[in-house]
Amino acid sequence: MSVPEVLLHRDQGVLAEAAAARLITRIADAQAARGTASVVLTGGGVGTAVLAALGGGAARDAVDWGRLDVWWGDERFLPAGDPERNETGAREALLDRVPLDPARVHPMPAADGPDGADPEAAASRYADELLFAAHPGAAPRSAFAVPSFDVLMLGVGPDAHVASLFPGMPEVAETRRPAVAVHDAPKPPPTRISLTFPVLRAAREVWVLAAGDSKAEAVRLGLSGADPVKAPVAAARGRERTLFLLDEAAASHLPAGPSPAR
Ligand SMILES: O=C1O[C@H](COP(=O)(O)O)[C@@H](O)[C@H](O)[C@H]1O
Repeated sequence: MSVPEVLLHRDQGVLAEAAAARLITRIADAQAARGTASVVLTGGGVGTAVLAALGGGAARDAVDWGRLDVWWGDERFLPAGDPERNETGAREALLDRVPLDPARVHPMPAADGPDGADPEAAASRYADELLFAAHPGAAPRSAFAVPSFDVLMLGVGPDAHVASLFPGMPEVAETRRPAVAVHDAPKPPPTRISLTFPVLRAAREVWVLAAGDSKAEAVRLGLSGADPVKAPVAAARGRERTLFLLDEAAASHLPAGPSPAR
């Protein structure tokens, strides 16, 4: 597992632009190397700002959007189109503005989707979709297998949650299922679906995105060997690379280091 690297930016605006530029490069590199690329999106303020920066910039034309798979790390279990769904924000910021192949866009099921208001069934459906993408044609649930995502982005909450894996909740320690239903989440809405750590950590690159004072302590915990049950962000690591993309405020509890990239 990779050792995290910290990349500092002046404020959330610069951070979003820099992460968007980096994402374009990673997608283009992966497409050049393997023909396709895959990214996992996060909800939240910075994650959506990165997508908006990407969608609003001319560099977006450097990507072959038809050869990109888009997944989500977590979702609020609400009806399709609900403004609180992470999917809704991502579509508005970017996905509706670029020529993606709809078959390669993999939103987590909505609460009015094929499984109705059953988040366990919805999480299981998403697990099957991951398995199929990893091994097309395999029998569902024949093995724990997930795609090797190129970039997986994670926002972080002030409580140090990532995706919908919250401190002290059992989903943090889940190792058998790639996607789970989450009930009674401390941040609304209470019912969610989340990828679990074995999947998050299977990504080639994991990028933790954080801006603002309220995230500073969570970021410190994420980089200081904290217990992941108490601070899930501490387990956010990629196989090849882990980046903590921060603004100065989010980095304010870290030991002093080099000047930020501006
Ligand atoms: O609820 C969620 O929160 C986190 C962090 O969001 P932020 O607005 O505080 O940056 C996000 O990463 C996650 O995807 C989302 O469901």
